[in-house]
Amino acid sequence: MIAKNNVKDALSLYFISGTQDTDRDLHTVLEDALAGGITAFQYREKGAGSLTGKDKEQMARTLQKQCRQQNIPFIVNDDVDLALAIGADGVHVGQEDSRAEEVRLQIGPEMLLGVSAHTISEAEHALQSGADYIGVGPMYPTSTKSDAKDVCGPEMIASMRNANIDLPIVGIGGISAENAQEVIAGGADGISLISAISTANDPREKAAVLFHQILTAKQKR
Ligand SMILES: Nc1nc(C(F)(F)F)ncc1COP(=O)(O)OP(=O)(O)O
Ligand SMILES: [Mg+2]
Repeated sequence: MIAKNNVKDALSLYFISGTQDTDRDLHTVLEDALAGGITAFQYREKGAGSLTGKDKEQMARTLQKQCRQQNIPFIVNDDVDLALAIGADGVHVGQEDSRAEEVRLQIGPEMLLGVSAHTISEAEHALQSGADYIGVGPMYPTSTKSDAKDVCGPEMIASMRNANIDLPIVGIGGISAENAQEVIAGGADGISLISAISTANDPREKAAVLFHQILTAKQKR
C-alpha cells in the first residue's frame, strides 16, 4: 500500500488509461510512461470495446504489478469491488458513481480515495466524505470522456484554493504539454491525462516532457 504522506507529490503526473484509449498493448504504453516518469496510474477500463469481468481483472493485476515494481500508486476507476479484490492502492469515484462516504467505509482508512469535483460544494463534500484527493475538470475540451461536464478551466482550482480547500487537487480534461503549466499555476498539485500519453508516438518522451513542465511550473509558484 502506498503511503499517504505525500499524496500531493504522488499526483504530480497522473496517467489514466484503459485498453480503449490506445491502439497499442497497454502494458507497453504503461511501461513507457513509467520510464518517462509518471507518478501515479489509474486503470480506467470503460466505454466501447473495453474489457469486462475476468479479462478486466487479469489486465488490472498485470498493470498493478508493473506499477508495484516502480513503487507507483495503482488506482482503479469506478470499480470498488475490483480495487478491493486485487488490493489496489486506491479507487477513484465520480459524482455519478458509488457515494464517496460509502466507498470510504468499504475500503477502510489505508486505501487512497479520489473523488471528482466540479464545484466548490462538491469539493467540500468530498473532503467531508474522506477523500484523499479530488480530480477537477474538465480543464479544457476533451474528446476522451463523452459525458464530460462543461469546461471549468484552471480558474475553478484557483477558486477552490481561495475557498480554503487544501486537499490535493489534480486537474483533468484536455490537458497537454501546451497547457499543463497553466493548470499547476492555477493551484493544482498535479495533472492527470489520458490521450496525451496513451496516443503519443513516444509515451516515454511525452511523460518526461510533461514531468519536467510540472516541476518547472511548481518552482515558479
Ligand atoms: N476518472 C477520473 N479521474 C480523476 C483523477 F483525479 F484521478 F484524475 N478525475 C476525474 C475523473 C472522472 O471521474 P468520473 O467523473 O467518475 O468519470 P469517469 O468514471 O468516466 O472517469
Ligand atoms: Mg467514474
